Amino acid sequence: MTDAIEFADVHVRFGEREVLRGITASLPERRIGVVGANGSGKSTLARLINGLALPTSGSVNVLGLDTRRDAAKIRRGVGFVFTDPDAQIVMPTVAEDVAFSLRRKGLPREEVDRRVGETLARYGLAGHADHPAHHLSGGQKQLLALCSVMVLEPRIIVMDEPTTLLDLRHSRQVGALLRDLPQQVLVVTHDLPLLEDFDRVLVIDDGRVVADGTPREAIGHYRKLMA
Ligand SMILES: Nc1ncnc2c1ncn2[C@@H]1O[C@H](COP(=O)(O)OP(=O)(O)OP(=O)(O)O)[C@@H](O)[C@H]1O
Repeated sequence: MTDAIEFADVHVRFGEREVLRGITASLPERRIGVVGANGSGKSTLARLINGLALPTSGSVNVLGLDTRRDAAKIRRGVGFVFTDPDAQIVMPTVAEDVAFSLRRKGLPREEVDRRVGETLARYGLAGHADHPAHHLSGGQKQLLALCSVMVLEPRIIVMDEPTTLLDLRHSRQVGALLRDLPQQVLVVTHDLPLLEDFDRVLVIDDGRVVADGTPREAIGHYRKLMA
């Protein structure tokens, strides 16, 4: 089994509109960033990785499996952090929300409590464990969404704009956490400093990869594109 994410001539159409137009890329690096203009197809690209979106033609392989055939299996290995944290909150309190998916796995209560406690502490939410999740600030909800995915220790983590609601301190904190994570992470973002020390950055424009390289090269290209 390989941890590489493989796109092979992927096209995605929504009705008449072709949103991705022939994406081919093999992505074995540990930290991969995706940047591009609004509406260029970045979220669609991210959603392809765990089968939330399927290619109209071409194929996407993740963890050695085809997303068209094995989306359920792939989703167990790929954590997805959505842009809108409210969409991810499923339980009344912060700790219960983070515990939810661990409980569903049938883990013993002590292990659930330990892993939830550690994760909340790592993301600065330990003091909010018993607070109503919907009463958190926008940024705290974003951190909660991260906790709920991270606690499952997925093999691959896909994040769609994980720092949009975060203040400078918290977005730096997320950057530092990404640096230390052992898993492969793909992040779609408009937060260019977050990608500074990533291994590889792709620039998407109008459904195509128009630059692909080091953060310096790719972000330089993106800045010119946006000038
Ligand atoms: N399920 C869908 N049905 C129809 N159109 C869609 C669907 N999902 C995305 N689109 C369209 O595809 C295009 C690309 O959307 P996508 O969300 O992938 O862009 P993006 O690069 O992530 O944009 P942003 O930076 O604004 O989040 C947009 O025009 C969007 O309206």
